[in-house]
Amino acid sequence: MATVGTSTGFGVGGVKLHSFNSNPLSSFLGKKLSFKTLSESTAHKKFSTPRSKNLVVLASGGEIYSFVHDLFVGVGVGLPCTVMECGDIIYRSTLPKSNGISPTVPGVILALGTISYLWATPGVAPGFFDMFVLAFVERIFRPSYKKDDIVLGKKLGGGSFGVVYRASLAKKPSSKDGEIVLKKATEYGAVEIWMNERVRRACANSCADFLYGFLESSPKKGAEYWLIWKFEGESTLADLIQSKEFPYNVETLILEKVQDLPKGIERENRIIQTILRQLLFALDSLHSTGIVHRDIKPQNIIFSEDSRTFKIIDLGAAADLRVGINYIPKEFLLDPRYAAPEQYIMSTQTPSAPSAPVATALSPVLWQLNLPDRFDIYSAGLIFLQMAFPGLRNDSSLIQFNRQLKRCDYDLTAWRNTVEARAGPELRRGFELLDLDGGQGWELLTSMVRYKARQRISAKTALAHPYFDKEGLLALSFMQSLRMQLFRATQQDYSEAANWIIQLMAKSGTKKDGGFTEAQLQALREIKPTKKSSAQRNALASALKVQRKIIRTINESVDELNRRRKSLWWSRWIPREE
Ligand SMILES: Nc1ncnc2c1ncn2[C@@H]1O[C@H](COP(=O)(O)OP(=O)(O)OP(=O)(O)O)[C@@H](O)[C@H]1O
Repeated sequence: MATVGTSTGFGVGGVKLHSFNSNPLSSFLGKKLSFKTLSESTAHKKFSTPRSKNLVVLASGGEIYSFVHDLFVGVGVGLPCTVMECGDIIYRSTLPKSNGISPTVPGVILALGTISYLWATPGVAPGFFDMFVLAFVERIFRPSYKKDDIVLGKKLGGGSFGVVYRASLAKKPSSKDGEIVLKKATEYGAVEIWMNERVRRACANSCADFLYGFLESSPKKGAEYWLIWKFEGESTLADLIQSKEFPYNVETLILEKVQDLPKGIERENRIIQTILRQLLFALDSLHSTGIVHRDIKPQNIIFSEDSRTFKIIDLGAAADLRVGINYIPKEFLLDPRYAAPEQYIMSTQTPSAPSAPVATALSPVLWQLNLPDRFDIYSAGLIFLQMAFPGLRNDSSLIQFNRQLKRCDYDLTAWRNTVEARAGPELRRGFELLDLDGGQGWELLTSMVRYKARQRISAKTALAHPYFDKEGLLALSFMQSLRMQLFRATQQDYSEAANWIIQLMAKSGTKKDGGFTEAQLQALREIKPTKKSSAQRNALASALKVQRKIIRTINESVDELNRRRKSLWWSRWIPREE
């Protein structure tokens, strides 16, 4: 019996599909045709006929299919029968087993790669689930509020983008649950509602408890976004840090009682550790869901009296990198006291996301290219610094510090070298606190406050830093020292490491021993790339200038288009008061 079947196999996402047929169309159009033919006594004859004869009975669509199939087989796209599990269609026992799906090694690797990509920060897959499932389910079940449900209280703050009030719910005026904070915001309120809803679903404990947001229109004031949060507490970190009692005032808040321990830098260090850990924990949760806050400062960190932890507030300047909301760099307002030197969370060469689905699909790549979360880490580093040095807690001294740091090229060690020699007792005490336990605090601080975003530590890695391991023990365990070495090796700037090796070689090397002499090393350091001739350089510079201009024009046009499209975006999601 002649074997007349051909077999084709295509690997699709880790799955190899087999089709077995004498005529490709029969399997393509459906099993009906094949099995009907099989049951006929003429089946064998029919299947034994040459392919050209079979084509006679096919519809014209089949002819085209056959032609395309033959063409592909002819040019070698189809896999040869020899590598496939071919069998005889009459003697079914020789047919491949009906396990049409069999995993292949490259397929499994591809599938794992795809899954990793979809789950990588900021999370494409969780993003889709959040947007299309959780958001809708939440909308059905969560309580909603309207203007008449709210009784306004005293004003808590406000700027050009909105006013914040302490308020209560008309239905529960005297209960703790009824205490709320209301923000009446301008057009930026839409972004803030979006961010707060995202945060509430993804990491509720990191930020103030958001209750509801809606668009309220009145003939007098026009459209205003109303945002409601639970009232978390009276004090922000800015209030607490300004007190002479800091950090002991925070210890009392967290532990709910005054500790009967001698005051000193070790106890203070432990309290500062706790505050920093809570802040980094909140930041890590925000960053893991693809949100960068961009306005981290003590004024935006509130102490929640219920949970006795610090939480983040004011997401008005935040960017959601998962769907590309609000990351147009030129549009946001940063606080120069706490902003990282790069000012923008994304490279200005990155155009704003074309549309939510495309931005979502590209988000892991853009995140890795720009590491936008490190913007918040720099701000958190400055807060750490302020907690350690009382002299840097007011605005003017912080501004002065920023200027000094800029002069030192944002190198904290260089700054330390310039100020330590003539430091007063307060500054010395700060260094002493950070130098405890082998200088872990100082090391963590220097890995948070760095010029290049890429060299800054992430919130997750910072939480694993040995600084947070020590709970009352002075000596480092063997494992902690090991982790610290590993941490140092992975976090360092490798240009610094290269310099260090050169230094080391200079110290140990002599011509006699085969090492480098100081003079040779000096020559090595001074080797500069050869300069191109000036005509060549000018041409290259002009070409680069033109290229930059083209990119800028394209980006600006895309930004402009997106801005318009995005304004429609928001309105679909924000509830309006009837
Ligand atoms: N959930 C909350 N619980 C208690 N107090 C809050 C809460 N949210 C905000 N506040 C208080 O309201 C103040 C202003 O809030 P927020 O920073 O969100 O508004 P803002 O208009 O952006 O202010 P600013 O322009 O000063 O940053 C905060 O400093 C804080 O004291």
